[in-house]
Amino acid sequence: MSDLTSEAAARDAADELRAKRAEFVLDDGTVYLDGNSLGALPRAVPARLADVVEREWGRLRIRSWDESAWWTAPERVGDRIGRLVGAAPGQVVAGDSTSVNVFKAVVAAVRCAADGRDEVLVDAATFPTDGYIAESAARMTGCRIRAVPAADLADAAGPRTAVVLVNHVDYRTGRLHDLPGTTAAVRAAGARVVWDLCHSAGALPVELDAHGVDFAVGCTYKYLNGGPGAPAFLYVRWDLQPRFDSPLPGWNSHADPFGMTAAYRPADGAVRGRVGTPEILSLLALDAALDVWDGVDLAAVRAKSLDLTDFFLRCVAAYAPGAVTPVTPAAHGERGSQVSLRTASGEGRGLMAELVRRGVVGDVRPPDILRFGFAPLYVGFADAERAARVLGEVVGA
Ligand SMILES: Cc1ncc(COP(=O)(O)O)c(C=O)c1O
Ligand SMILES: Nc1c(O)cccc1C(=O)C[C@H](N)C(=O)O
Repeated sequence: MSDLTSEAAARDAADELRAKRAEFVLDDGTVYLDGNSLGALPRAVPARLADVVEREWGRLRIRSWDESAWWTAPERVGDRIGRLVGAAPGQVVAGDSTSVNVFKAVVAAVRCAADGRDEVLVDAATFPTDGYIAESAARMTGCRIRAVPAADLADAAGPRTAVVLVNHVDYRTGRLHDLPGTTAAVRAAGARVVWDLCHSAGALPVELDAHGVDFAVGCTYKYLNGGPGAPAFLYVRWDLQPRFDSPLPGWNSHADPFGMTAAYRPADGAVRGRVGTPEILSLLALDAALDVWDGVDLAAVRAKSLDLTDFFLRCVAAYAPGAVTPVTPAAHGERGSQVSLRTASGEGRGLMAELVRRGVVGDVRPPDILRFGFAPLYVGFADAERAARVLGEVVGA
């Protein structure tokens, strides 16, 4: 056994989250490092989903909106997500996609900005959908849009800025941006901030309330394991809710949806972020998936994530020297829960295809970034060691 193999075994044996892995459906022949794109399936989901389909839908039918509490599921599931992102109950609603929630949040933020604020700032390296939606939202609200590197957004926010849209963790590099500092600076400049938590929710403690974040959005199919196309979420800080003027005021956000009145009157609270009928099957699959988080301390998740990614980086340096360069920061304060490696050859797809063929599943962001996501609830140190060893074999180091 190599030193790294025995170190991995010792670390796995000492891992306090070790038992969580058994709560997921995983094929032990495969190292799954793509949970930053699609989280693994929690074991409890299929039976719960079968019950929702067969009993709640099949037998109770329309009665389930009340008797199975379908109608209030977006807020109930939202509160469960809230615990994982540091939001007190009543501020998070689950539903729609991240793209749609970006739209709601950015337009609503512009609508509650003071007169004369007509600038939308967007993280220059943003995941594309946020940039596309922000550009459209800016056009619709008469704002101009400016792309600024995430690290410079705090300084860039000024008297004309209405809203800043920024990713908490960069999807390509795995860089963690400064949420407390950027939020404080944007708010001090009199603007609002919208954080995209797609790559941080369930990966590290976020603490939205503690840092005074205005709005946040995120998906639930990555580290929250909600399943493909699982509903996203929207956080609107409690004191902004009375001013949250949704650009998509569907009937589910009405104060009296079954009054069916012609005039729109927004509901109070997080419900105001809803639009149309909730996607009950995927919402309740997500609800069941969130059970794996019961009793889990996000600080322990973060500690393991950093240990895992540190260890993986050491293994990569040992097994594949010179073949790849980490683009994920070494500093813990600047790292999410993924490791991105730039290939020396400039080629990514072929390399990743070979890794996948050999049982190591990551993904590629073209042309030359190999991404490896470390979901601390089910990835272990032996996985990290094996992934790096196979990478070394593939690059012929
Ligand atoms: C940072 C970020 N924002 C948004 C999205 C996608 O949004 P949607 O759920 O609308 O597809 C992703 C991933 O797909 C993402 O990584
Ligand atoms: N949402 C995805 C999908 O529907 C298909 C494939 C991948 C995704 C992703 O989530 C990609 C991911 N946001 C990324 O960081 O690149």
